[in-house]
Amino acid sequence: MTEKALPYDALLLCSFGGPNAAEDVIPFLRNVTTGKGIPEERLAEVGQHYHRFGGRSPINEQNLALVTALQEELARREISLPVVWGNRNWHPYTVDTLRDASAFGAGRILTLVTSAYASYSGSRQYREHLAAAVTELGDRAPEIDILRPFFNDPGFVAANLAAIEEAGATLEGGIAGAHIVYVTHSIPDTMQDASAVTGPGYREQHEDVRATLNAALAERHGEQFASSLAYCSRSGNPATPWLEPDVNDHIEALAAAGVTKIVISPIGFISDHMEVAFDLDVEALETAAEHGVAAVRAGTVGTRPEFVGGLVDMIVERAARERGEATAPVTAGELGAFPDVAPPGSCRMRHGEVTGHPVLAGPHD
Ligand SMILES: CC1=C(CCC(=O)O)c2cc3nc(cc4[nH]c(cc5[nH]c(cc1n2)c(C)c5CCC(=O)O)c(CCC(=O)O)c4C)C(CCC(=O)O)=C3C
Ligand SMILES: [Fe+2]
Repeated sequence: MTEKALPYDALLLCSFGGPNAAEDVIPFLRNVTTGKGIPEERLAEVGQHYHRFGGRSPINEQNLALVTALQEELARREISLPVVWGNRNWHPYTVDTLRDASAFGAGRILTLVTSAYASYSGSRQYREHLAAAVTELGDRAPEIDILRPFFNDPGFVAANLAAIEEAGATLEGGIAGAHIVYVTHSIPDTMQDASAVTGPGYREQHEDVRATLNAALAERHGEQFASSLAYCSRSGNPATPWLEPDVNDHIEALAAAGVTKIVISPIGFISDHMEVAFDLDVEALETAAEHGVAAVRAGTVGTRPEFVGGLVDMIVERAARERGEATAPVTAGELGAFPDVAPPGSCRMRHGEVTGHPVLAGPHD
């Protein structure tokens, strides 16, 4: 075993969490939405999405599969670093996982949040959550660092490319002539604006990935692919502006413009959780079928070896930097590596208000 992960004693995979059974659905949704002004009707509707799958989100087993894949890749490279898992909104909660890790002697932990892109929801909210866990644990709290956003990690991009090609190959005539619809989670315009204050914003991060993937597809298939970025899963007050176009409206518009085949690439999500399993596989594919568009949904990066290998590269690189060694982060696209520590003032707004909660890895800004 090598010391390549020092100074870290463990890796925490920190995710959203999801219900495991029908009776978990309402308490889970309460955890997610407390204080967020989401209308009752929207909650009832989202509850139905979960009940359609027996009240069980696939997200927990997908995170466990990622934990296993990371453990296997670390072991293959003979890197000694235990991997543990904790969530923001459902068991196992981060605070409980950190308490255990601390009891087993972990003094310094590197955290991988399961969101590839930086915004309030994907970055600052996790940092607030980790700060609250540290406060709760008091002097038993380990020291916690967070891995930078990985949207432009070459492994993440390569895994998405492979998934698009696999899906495209199943269309009649293959991927040739397909329009690639890249999809991510919609966020309020105010959250988008706040994500762009200290660096490239949420939308711009996705546009960078789209450009990289489209260039790679053109090079590999000798053809320029038409493409676009669309959004799913909007919630909140319908009067509040969120990023558009909605993927369903967009597919309808593409059909009206004469597009007959599409590949839907969910670059905003790392596994086939509820947003993918319902909002894309049920709703968006239904919309495409209604409008006579041949559509296929590309896989998420999941536990693809390119993705998992890229994450382990990032972990090793961060550990080396913390040991004071010189490193040269490798990224795809034009935006470069995001800083290890989120800049003060980044991603402050949720829905037009500054939350003012303490955050980890930065001043209370
Ligand atoms: C950017 C983003 C990601 C991607 C980054 C990341 O992966 O973190 C993401 C992921 C996820 N979102 C998830 C679930 C939910 N998100 C909700 C609500 C919201 N999401 C938002 C944004 C995001 N969400 C926002 C701005 C809201 C409005 C309320 C608020 O300001 O926070 C609601 C409430 C009901 C509703 O309104 O839909 C639910 C149930 C699950 C679990 C799925 C499963 O169980 O399989 C996952 C992975
Ligand atoms: Fe969400």
